[in-house]
Amino acid sequence: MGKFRLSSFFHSTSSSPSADAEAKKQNRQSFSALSASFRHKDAETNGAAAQASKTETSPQQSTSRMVALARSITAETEKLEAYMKANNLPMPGFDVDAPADFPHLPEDVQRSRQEIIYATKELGRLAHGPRESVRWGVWEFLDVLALTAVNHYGLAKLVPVDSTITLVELQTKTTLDPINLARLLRMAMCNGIFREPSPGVIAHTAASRVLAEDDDMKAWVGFNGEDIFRASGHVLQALQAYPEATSLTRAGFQFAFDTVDKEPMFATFGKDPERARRMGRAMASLTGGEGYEPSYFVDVEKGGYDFSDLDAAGGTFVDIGGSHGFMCVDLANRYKNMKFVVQDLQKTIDSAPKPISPDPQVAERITLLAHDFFTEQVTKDADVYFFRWIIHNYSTPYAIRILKNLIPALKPGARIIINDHCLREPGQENPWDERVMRRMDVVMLALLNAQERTEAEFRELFAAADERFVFKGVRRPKGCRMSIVEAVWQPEEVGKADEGTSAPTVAKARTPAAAAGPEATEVKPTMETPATENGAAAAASGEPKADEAK
Ligand SMILES: C[S@@+](CC[C@H](N)C(=O)[O-])C[C@H]1O[C@@H](n2cnc3c(N)ncnc32)[C@H](O)[C@@H]1O
Repeated sequence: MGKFRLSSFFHSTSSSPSADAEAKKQNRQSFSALSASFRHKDAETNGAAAQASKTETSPQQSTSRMVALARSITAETEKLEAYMKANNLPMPGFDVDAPADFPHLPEDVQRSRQEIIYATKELGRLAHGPRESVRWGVWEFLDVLALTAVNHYGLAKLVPVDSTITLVELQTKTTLDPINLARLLRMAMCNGIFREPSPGVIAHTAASRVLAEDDDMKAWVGFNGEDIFRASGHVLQALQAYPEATSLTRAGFQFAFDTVDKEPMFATFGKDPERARRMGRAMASLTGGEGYEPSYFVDVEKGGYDFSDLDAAGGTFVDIGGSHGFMCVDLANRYKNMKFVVQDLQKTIDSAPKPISPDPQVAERITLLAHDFFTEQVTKDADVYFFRWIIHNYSTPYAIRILKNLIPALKPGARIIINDHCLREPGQENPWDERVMRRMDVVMLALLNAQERTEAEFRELFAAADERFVFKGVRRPKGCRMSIVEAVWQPEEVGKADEGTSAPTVAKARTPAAAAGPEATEVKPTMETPATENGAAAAASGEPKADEAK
């Protein structure tokens, strides 16, 4: 996909006043044109969507943009509905017995669905107008508050699924007083959560029913509404106090929960099993969902990583922070000769299922090993060192430390594979995925002072850890939000240009220390990153007690 050049979009080369005025007009078009730029690329087979995106969008013609969007919405909705009818599928709805999920849709129908979602959003913004969009956009936290309260008080389980309950009766089952119960419920109803078929009578919708029946979703709402929401509310305070935003003990989370300079989030959760469990379930709900399935890495047919060469050679794959080893089990089911080591903190290793697989041929090739990735790597001479959902949990100084800890174990040619989000330039992602990934990036800031990374930032990360890591690039299986980032340990290659690229790209340095190079990014045992018993700068890891954190 070609790079979108912001500079040509936003900067005028003319100095004449009329040209400047024209340039300003052009700049005002940028946002709709940005989203259109995605649709041009990815919606080529999507006739109506492409039609909408081709529509000229000068401010004077905003009516035609609105109409184009409306037409696109109609056309894509008709496509979606035709598919549902042709396959005897129930129509989408929020009635209590409507299905909570869409079935797996073919690619073109799924694209229609996405187009409806972001075209309706854009049309809504146009209809609100800029000022009112800003005014009411900032009130969206109140939607989160209402949903969080509904979830916290377990209201969904108190309302019968197949009948109704009066507010008066519902109130007797909660500690909320009548006024607060009614106002929070009615706020949630504005978003399709519960309904009030007649005054004072409450009934489920399909959305509130999800909260009654899906405990992982309950955990997702709880973790987001009670941990991330609170942490986010303190991000500005954290940034004002510590603008470099790299420490695990100085994020919004610590300001929210009064643990600044005391402990990382993982340690806080480690002391509170209920909260840790909630986070674990919330993450299971997210990462088991659409676009995150492990099969995107394992199945070569879906664009996953092909380990046939390693399998033929009986190579070794180390999953660092591999939790209970589910990735290794899936890989071992596919590759019958490779060996696997799952490394995690002691507590996680102890709680892994035993045997790890019912198939002895699989189980005997997987070793579970307690290892803290903030200490020197103990599994020497493996072929692959794999990090999934690990590096994005850490700001650059810590991530560099994790990579450096591999070095004593590495043989020439060893591959380091990171499986994380990889951010693209703004406007290159479909708007749905862009929103999810940008939000995740900010969640990482709020909880851990960590970040999602761009390709250039991954490249810089490896370069800062050691110049003998040769960056191989980033690949993303179609339909998956996670990318496969790879570097190879090539001590003999020092001084040569890295493979597949003309010159190292200079990334926007989010951390001055990272840009300054490995020495500057050394994690020293300090109050922020206290030393552990064995002398490693390991407490930066989020502490061994944090092992359930995802
Ligand atoms: C976000 S989860 C990722 C788990 C798994 N890789 C996956 O893809 O779902 C982070 C994992 O890192 C582990 N972890 C946290 N700190 C660690 C450390 N210092 N050393 C080793 N593992 C650690 C946690 O126990 C957890 O299993």
